[in-house]
Amino acid sequence: MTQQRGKFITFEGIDGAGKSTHIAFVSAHIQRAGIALVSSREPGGTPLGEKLRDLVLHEKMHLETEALLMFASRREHIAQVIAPALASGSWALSDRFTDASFAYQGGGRGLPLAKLDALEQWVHPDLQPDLTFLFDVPLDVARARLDATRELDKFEQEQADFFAATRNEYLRRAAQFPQRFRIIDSTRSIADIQAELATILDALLAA
Ligand SMILES: Nc1ncnc2c1ncn2[C@@H]1O[C@H](COP(=O)(O)OP(=O)(O)O)[C@@H](O)[C@H]1O
Ligand SMILES: Cc1cn([C@H]2C[C@H](O)[C@@H](COP(=O)(O)OP(=O)(O)O)O2)c(=O)[nH]c1=O
Repeated sequence: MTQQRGKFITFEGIDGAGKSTHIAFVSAHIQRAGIALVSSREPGGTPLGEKLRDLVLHEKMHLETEALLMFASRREHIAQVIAPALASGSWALSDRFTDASFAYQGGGRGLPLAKLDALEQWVHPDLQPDLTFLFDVPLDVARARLDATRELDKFEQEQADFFAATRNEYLRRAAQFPQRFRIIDSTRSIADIQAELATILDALLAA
């Protein structure tokens, strides 16, 4: 019998939308169903990717360099982690993927989307997430949550208009690919959000 391919789930949203809060819940929910999974992040997810992450989150660089490093990290992540996991029947969870490059480098920074389309076609022509959770909140809510928690990286220090454009590009991608995106209204309580996540995951587990 051939091994059934695992499912690929990605987590997206502007900084402070609550993405990190819910990844552990999703991971535990899937594992309770007896399914093996790997969980990793972008930029990062491999030893080389983590080095690229450190550079890209803290150094000033040309916008196209930034986009290329995001996709370089992604290429390695797919090769080392995501593709082998899916091929072995494990599920793969990624804290951000290519939608983040469209949202941040495209929407936020203004890199022409055609360049991102070209990179996406180059780096993963045959791979798309089966499910993408987009944690969505108004900017002021995200900002208030971030300020309460941690030291801000290069992206988190951006101004409101950057995040407005980032959020708009996420919502445009969600409208473009409605079959894989689920927009999660993250202004609600964590418990309410997790009830919705469980319903969505149960449908995928049953599929
Ligand atoms: N639905 C929610 N209601 C209230 N606070 C939340 C909610 N979701 C997340 N938080 C809090 O907001 C902060 C940022 O959340 P986090 O998950 O780290 O965001 P992200 O990973 O999207 O940047 C954390 O302190 C977290 O506990
Ligand atoms: C994957 C990816 C992330 N990013 C940005 C978004 C985030 O601000 C930052 C790191 O993401 P993230 O891991 O969500 O940050 P944190 O752990 O602090 O919550 O990288 C891009 O700009 N483009 C990309 O392609």
